[in-house]
Amino acid sequence: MNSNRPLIAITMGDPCGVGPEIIVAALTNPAIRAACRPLVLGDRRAMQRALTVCNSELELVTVASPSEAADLSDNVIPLLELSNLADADISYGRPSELAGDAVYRYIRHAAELCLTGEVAAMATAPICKEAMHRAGHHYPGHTELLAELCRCDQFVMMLAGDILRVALVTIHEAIANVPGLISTEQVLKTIRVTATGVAPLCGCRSPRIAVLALNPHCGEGGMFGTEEQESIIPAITAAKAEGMDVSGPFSADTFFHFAVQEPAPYDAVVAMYHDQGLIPLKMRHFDDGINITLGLPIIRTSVDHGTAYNLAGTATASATSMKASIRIAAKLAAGR
Ligand SMILES: NC(=O)C1=CN([C@@H]2O[C@H](COP(=O)(O)OP(=O)(O)OC[C@H]3O[C@@H](n4cnc5c(N)ncnc54)[C@H](O)[C@@H]3O)[C@@H](O)[C@H]2O)C=CC1
Ligand SMILES: NCC(=O)COP(=O)(O)O
Repeated sequence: MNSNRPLIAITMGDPCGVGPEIIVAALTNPAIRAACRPLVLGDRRAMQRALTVCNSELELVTVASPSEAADLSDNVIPLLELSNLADADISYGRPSELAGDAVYRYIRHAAELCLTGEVAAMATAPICKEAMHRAGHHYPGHTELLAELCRCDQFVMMLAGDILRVALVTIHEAIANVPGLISTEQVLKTIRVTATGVAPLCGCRSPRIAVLALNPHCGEGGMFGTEEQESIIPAITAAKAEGMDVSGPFSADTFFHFAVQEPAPYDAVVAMYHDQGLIPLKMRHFDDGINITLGLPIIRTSVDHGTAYNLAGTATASATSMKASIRIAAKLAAGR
């Protein structure tokens, strides 16, 4: 049975946040163990503390390579130790530069294992982007770092639950910069990558994609902005000409009321900026949603939330998103 379950690299995330404890909670779940063989990339001190915080009976076993994780029992957490952080670097709620550097190494190593095929997929626990930045790794998040490591420029961030799936044209951008980044090329790229990437998630060959407007009332004929006429409609027209099932642009204010009806009218929604898409997504799917990077040559899923410093060390953070991201990484890996 063991050999049939995909080996999934799970990056520990920021040791000062809830990452280690939601990993412990997820790996305590029999359904997660039945779906995959886990390999945690992280730090022994932080993971051991998480076991204590969670009052867990699981045992932490250090492995030297992914293959050593393959035959371990489901009562252990296999750990590839990539840092040796001191107590001062893992204080709950206080981001540290050394932790920021360690987190970068967990992600990079997991991506390398995916690229060489030593693991089938990676699922990531939340990081503190500020700490990674302070350590000299200047990436807005996992997404851009992984795209660079995979030498991929056709990537898209999508957050997904079973009803709503939202892909973003712009990701971590100051709101003032967003209009200038909405081009026909960017919108069309997002539609294309979303259509291809969402198919294995929704189980359909020709996903139904809805595209949102940027401006109120789709720009009201140009009165409230021209991005719809100049960029978004031309991108939709081009995507249709390529044979994709695309509709829009839709005014974002009313769209989600209809999009969350069941059965779901769309398989994915293309939103123009972070909060336009992620507020409704998290209203509906905060607990069970995941983040998935589409377009990469590797499988990468993640939790849909951040480090939750206010909950770190309390064992009260929900592990549902962590479980969902591991489960879906395993499902996608099995599908490949
Ligand atoms: N995938 C990742 O690595 C992500 C990292 N972040 C990072 O996390 C840090 C904090 O970001 P925030 O905007 O404060 O978002 P956050 O998601 O950490 O916290 C927002 C609110 O949600 C709650 N929350 C978060 N996760 C929860 C869980 N599992 N169970 C119950 N409640 C939970 C928190 O307690 C807080 O009240 C930032 O540095 C941000 O960049 C944010 C989102 C994703
Ligand atoms: N808001 C989503 C988020 O911050 C996740 O970013 P990433 O680290 O997955 O790139």
